[in-house]
Amino acid sequence: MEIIFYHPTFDTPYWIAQLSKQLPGANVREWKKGDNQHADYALVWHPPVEMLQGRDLKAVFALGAGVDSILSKLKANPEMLPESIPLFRLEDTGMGLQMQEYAVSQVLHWFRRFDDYQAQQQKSEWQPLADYHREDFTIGIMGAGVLGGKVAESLLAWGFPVRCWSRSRKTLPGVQSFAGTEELGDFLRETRVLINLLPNTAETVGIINLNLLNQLQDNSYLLNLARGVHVVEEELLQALNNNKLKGAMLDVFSREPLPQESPLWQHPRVVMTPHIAAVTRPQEAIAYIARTITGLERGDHVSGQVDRQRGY
Ligand SMILES: NC(=O)C1=CN([C@@H]2O[C@H](COP(=O)(O)OP(=O)(O)OC[C@H]3O[C@@H](n4cnc5c(N)ncnc54)[C@H](OP(=O)(O)O)[C@@H]3O)[C@@H](O)[C@H]2O)C=CC1
Ligand SMILES: O=C(O)C(=O)CO
Repeated sequence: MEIIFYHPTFDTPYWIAQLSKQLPGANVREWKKGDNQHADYALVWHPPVEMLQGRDLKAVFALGAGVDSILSKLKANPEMLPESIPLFRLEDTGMGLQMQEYAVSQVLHWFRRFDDYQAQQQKSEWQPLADYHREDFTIGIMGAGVLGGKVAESLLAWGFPVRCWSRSRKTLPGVQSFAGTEELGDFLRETRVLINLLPNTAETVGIINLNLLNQLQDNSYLLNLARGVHVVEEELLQALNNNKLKGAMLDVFSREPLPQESPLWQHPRVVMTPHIAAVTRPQEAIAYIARTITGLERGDHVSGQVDRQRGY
């Protein structure tokens, strides 16, 4: 079995060594420009079109959870990957725990009013504030898939009321499920902390706009862990400045790195990280890919295949 690997920043020799170990009999090689030799599987992140185009592959694996970048490249170059070749993505592989850490730490930060105490400290002000109550701190998670489900579980464990919104109805124990555009308004109405874990698709671009933010509870918070294009950044600033939103924590931006001139950098109630909410953990990802390839070779049903029509 021949496997080609391409990632612009990963430690390629490590990946090749580990994949070879877990898939004995496979010949794993780094794809380099000009390599047109046969391959059965391709493991990729931001692949050059020529890496995939015209190949008789059994499957392609995206080396991350989101497949928006590869799908948008495919839109411009449909011949890069015919529909008959399945595209897989990473399901959790250690990202769920990272998302849980991120979400729990920030929700607790807001819930215990550490943002207010930080602002007071700037003014050398010693002033205990009234407690917030969990019943006024409903967490609403947009996107109840692999990562949204994990985040829901972790916040439930801290006693917060948790609800989720997705295309299809969910049955996550203890989580109130809302489904489809017709239930979005009801989902938002009680939400105090909105956490975004949607995929980037034609339907979700720009979904977090002023109209949506205005439907949240007053003094709400936004945690964007998914993609920058979900948020209309000027409208987010409006919602912060008119105090509909009390704070926002953003891991992702419509342009990355965030341009120096963006007002988000300096906003006193915005905190940010540089797209690190959950990164691909090589050990878990390699084990997952090896397991999936072994399953495919045996003809088993395996999970993780992207529905290209849905866009995730
Ligand atoms: N910041 C970071 O570091 C990282 C960000 N991400 C982002 O997180 C995203 C989510 O990952 P993951 O949980 O694995 O993805 P999944 O595909 O498992 O989950 C996606 C969820 O979104 C829901 N959804 C999709 N479209 C709509 C829509 N139009 N309306 C309502 N709900 C919708 C799906 O609904 P249904 O279940 O009904 O299909 C599903 O519940 C990734 O696409 C990626 O962009 C991922 C990793 C790291
Ligand atoms: O896996 C993804 O989709 C990511 O955004 C990794 O940071």
